[in-house]
Amino acid sequence: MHCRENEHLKQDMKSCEAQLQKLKKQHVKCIDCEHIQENARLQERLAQLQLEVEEAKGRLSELDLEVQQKTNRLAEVELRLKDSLAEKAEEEERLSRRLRDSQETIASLKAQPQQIKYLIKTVEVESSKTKQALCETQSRNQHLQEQVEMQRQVLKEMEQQLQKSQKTAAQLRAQITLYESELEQAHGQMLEEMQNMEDDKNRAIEEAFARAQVEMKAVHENLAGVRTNLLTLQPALRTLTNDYNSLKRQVRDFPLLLQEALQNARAEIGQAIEEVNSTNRELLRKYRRELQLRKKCHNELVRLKGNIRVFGRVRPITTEDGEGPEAANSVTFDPDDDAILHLMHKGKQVSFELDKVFSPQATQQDVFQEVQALITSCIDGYNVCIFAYGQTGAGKTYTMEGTPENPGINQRALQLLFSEVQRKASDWGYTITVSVAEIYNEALRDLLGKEPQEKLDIKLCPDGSGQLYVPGLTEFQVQSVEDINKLVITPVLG
Ligand SMILES: Nc1ncnc2c1ncn2[C@@H]1O[C@H](COP(=O)(O)OP(=O)(O)OP(=O)(O)O)[C@@H](O)[C@H]1O
Repeated sequence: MHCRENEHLKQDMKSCEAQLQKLKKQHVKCIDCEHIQENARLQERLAQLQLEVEEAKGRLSELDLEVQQKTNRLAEVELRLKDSLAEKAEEEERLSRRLRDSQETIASLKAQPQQIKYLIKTVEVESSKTKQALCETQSRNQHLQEQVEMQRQVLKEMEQQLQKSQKTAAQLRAQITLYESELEQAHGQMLEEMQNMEDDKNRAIEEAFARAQVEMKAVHENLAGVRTNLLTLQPALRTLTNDYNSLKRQVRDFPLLLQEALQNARAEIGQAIEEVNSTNRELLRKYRRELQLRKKCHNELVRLKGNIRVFGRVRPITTEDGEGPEAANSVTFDPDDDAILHLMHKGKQVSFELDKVFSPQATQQDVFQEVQALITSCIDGYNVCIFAYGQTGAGKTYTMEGTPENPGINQRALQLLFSEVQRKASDWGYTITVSVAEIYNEALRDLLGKEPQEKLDIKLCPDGSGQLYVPGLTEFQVQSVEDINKLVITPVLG
């Protein structure tokens, strides 16, 4: 019966699966995956239950086979038992018959005295034999009864096993019924799910249809808008087409226009280059004229100020000069002319005329200002010489070198020289070298040379320029004031 129900359920399930496939195909766009997952889960459960049912069926058929075998064996044993019992009954019957016969014989013989005694004896002898046979028969009977008892025991065990098997079979049947009810429930759930899915599908289709209608409406509206736009765009399109045609013409004519523009540009560039060249020529001409003018100005300056200029500087009185009237300054200045210096000598006033006289109040900068034009002349290519002379303690070193806080002519001249060279560096290249020589007691010595004690000569330049030069005088190329100070101050003054 269960097999038939299972078959029926299988057919139902197959039809459900077919219907499910169909629904899946129809419901491909269905977004709700929960039902599909539930369905898959139920199908999985169904397959599992079917597997369990198949297993239970297998086990049941095995048990049925076992019961059948045991029943057969039981029937065999019962048959054998019956045979034994029949045999035993027959034997008993036979022995009791003989016993009865013997007793009857004994009774009849007891009635016949003499002869009978012998007979009795015989009978007694026979009776003992019979008794022995009876005993044997009884012992055999006992043995058969034991066998029967054993067979009954076996039968009882087999019956117990049969009961156990029947119990297991009943349990399995109950399990099968349970599985079948679960199967039925799963089938019901599946049907319900399918119904839900069908409902969802219909609902989704309706919604999609409604949405499609709305979208269709919107598309229609857009289409109407696009049509209107198209109508308004047509004139613009015509204008664009015209523009495009004119552009096409322009593009076609572009190489010619480009060539023409290039020719014009080349001509303009050539003209500009020509103009720049002529401007350069003009500038060069002006520069040369400027140089000549500068040279003329310098010559004029030299002529006006004199090729050799002499300045006097009167230093202030220091504590080293002592105190009192002896320490007073013996020079006086002319209030109207800064080139006159008066000196009292043996009670008489002697006056000197110099290019300029600096009072004790004159600063280092005041003195340098008077000579700084010579640095520009030096850069322009003139030979320049600034030197100080005077008696010991007159202030030569102070004026020329000064102090680190208040530098003199040398340091200020070098600062100006390098700053001017730096300023002109983009247009001119200058090389500055340093040599230091000492003339003492008619002897010339190279103070930067390796042998400062070696005496050198002064010679005329062989180029006929009339310039003097010292062969072998050491020269150092320098880039800054610091370079010079490192070279000169340390070895010469230090
Ligand atoms: N214009 C000045 N203002 C202030 N102090 C000065 C001035 N001139 C010179 N002196 C000071 O006078 C002193 C002598 O000056 P300095 O050493 O320059 O003389 P000098 O002529 O070089 O002497 P020498 O020939 O012996 O070397 C120094 O102490 C110096 O500082």
